[in-house]
Amino acid sequence: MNPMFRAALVGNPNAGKSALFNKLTGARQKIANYPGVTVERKAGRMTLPNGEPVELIDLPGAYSFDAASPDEEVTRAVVHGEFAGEATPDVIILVLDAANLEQHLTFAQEVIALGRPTVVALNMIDLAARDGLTLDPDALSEALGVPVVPTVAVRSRGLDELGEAVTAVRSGRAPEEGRTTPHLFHLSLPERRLAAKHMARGAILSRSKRAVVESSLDKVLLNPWAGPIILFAFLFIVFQAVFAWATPFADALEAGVGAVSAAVTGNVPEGFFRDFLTEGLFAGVGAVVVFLPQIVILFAFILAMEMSGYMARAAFIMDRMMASVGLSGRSFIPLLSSFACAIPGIMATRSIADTKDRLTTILIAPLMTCSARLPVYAVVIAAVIPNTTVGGGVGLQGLVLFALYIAGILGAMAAALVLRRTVTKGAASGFIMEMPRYQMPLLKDMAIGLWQRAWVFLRRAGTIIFAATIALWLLLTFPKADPGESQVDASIAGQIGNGMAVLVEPIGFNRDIALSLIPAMAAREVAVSSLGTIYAVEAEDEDVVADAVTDRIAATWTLPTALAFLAWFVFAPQCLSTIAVAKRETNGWKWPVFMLVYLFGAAYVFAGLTYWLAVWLGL
Ligand SMILES: Nc1nc2c(ncn2[C@@H]2O[C@H](COP(=O)(O)OP(=O)(O)OP(=O)(O)O)[C@@H](O)[C@H]2O)c(=O)[nH]1
Ligand SMILES: [Mg+2]
Repeated sequence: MNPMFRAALVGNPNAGKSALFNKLTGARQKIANYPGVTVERKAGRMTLPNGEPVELIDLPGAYSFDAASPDEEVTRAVVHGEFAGEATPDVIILVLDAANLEQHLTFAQEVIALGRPTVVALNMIDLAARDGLTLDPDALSEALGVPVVPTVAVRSRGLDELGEAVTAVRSGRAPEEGRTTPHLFHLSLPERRLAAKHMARGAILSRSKRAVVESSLDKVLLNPWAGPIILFAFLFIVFQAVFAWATPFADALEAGVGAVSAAVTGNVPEGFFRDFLTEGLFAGVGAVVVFLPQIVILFAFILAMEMSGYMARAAFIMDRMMASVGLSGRSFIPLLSSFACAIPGIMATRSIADTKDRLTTILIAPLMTCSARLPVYAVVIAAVIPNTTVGGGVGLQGLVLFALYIAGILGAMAAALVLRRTVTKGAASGFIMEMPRYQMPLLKDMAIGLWQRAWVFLRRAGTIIFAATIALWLLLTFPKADPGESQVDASIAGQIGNGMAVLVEPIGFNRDIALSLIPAMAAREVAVSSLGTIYAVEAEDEDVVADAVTDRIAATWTLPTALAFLAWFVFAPQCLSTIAVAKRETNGWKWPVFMLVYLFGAAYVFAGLTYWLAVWLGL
């Protein structure tokens, strides 16, 4: 048997390469309706219709082989066989967006000019049809000199035909084999653009009246006045929903955790193991897990934005505001992704060509409110902000949450402004990004996406959050307190906490907060699980339930302290994985260390300011 041969998916951004990759290999690569989603090379295995296995490689989208950004460079290197430890792919699957042919044909010519076995997947023909285009794949095949297979990646249409075409070019049975397309070689970019125009015209059989919905939608959503208002209103609704819709589910989960904890208390004999379960597992990790509904709702909105095509519009709307702080709309998508998590956000900066733009974006990405902060914010808000409505039906808790997100954004803007004038000095680069077409999010994709995010959250709870919480619990459990003495004060952790407290007293933090901040370096949610565990260890009675954290915060923290704690988490870079990714993406320790220092500095200053302002206001 031959060694497994390799095929690579190449094409412009947002052509549907990853969607094809997922369908062909069964993988679950991220796909979303904006350019620049894939930033790394990913390999998977597909089986051709004749049963032969193929290693399929998904690549970042590119506009040309003159790589401008780090993600395009990956594509260039893989295709040219310069990627470390990899030979050139045997077959290139060139993915084109049928509804954007002219644009995609420019890079297509560059790919075909490599003269390698190539098959074109004429993807998104469903969208072309929606736009009123009827295409002629044969004419396109004739013009390009390679086989052209119409596909609809998201509906698995044309995949077998694509596989057969791959087999054919591979084994040299394709009619095009041996035929060169000399007219495609040695063209300059303007010549390629012109040729693309002609080819696109030749491939379009008929063009009925183009759907007008899209352009009229854009007239409203991209309007300089209405656009930002709609975006802002949309985000406002998101954060109201995170609180309002999640409540019944969160309450049910909380009750569930409480019931299980109570059952354990009743059935497991008193001792070390029972304490581990009730204080560490249920009161600690359980306190984080109950925020699953909030996380799922937040992600539902983010996914809908990504799938519908509104994400790229939001970037466009924000471009002007970003420019005023020295960034471009290009940074917006990495920053918006950071609302989920700064790690993919920082990775997404690979699509930014300008190195200083990119570095600035990496440095401010942790200021976007990632989903790990949600449990921290939610627990404190639930404890100290009354669950009432203001101004005729606006939930106060949701409003405070929204304000915290805005604080993060403003913090990031301010940081960008300062950085762009100091350490990452330079002019803002221009912003060009094509608008993807609007698409109705597919329910099934939505469900899969949500399940993946929920699973990531639960896995975190079961691994890093669990480990950090249990480590703290052990330090809180030993040495045992004498009768009448507080267990927390007597423990190793308590002694460390009391030492730390001196540092954070000026900004209004108590010992319990000081204690929770150390394990929370592993992940922000650990602040919540740690507080849960600290209060459970401290509690006299045995039946500790998950909502004890909220009650204890409400009972023992002053409002200024709670507000200072929230302010701290707007800035604090408490996530080792983010630091590690920043190190990888900037190739060294310099910038991650800088990031740690400036963010901790800002956290301390702003928590302090918040505390003293609140005290002064008499809150
Ligand atoms: N209607 C329709 N949508 C598609 C088709 N193929 C992909 N999509 C959608 O188009 C968007 C882009 O798909 P991706 O697979 O992420 O595109 P990509 O080429 O990998 O993009 P980059 O990673 O940014 O280079 C997603 O929202 C997909 O759901 C198709 O054939 N028809
Ligand atoms: Mg992709």
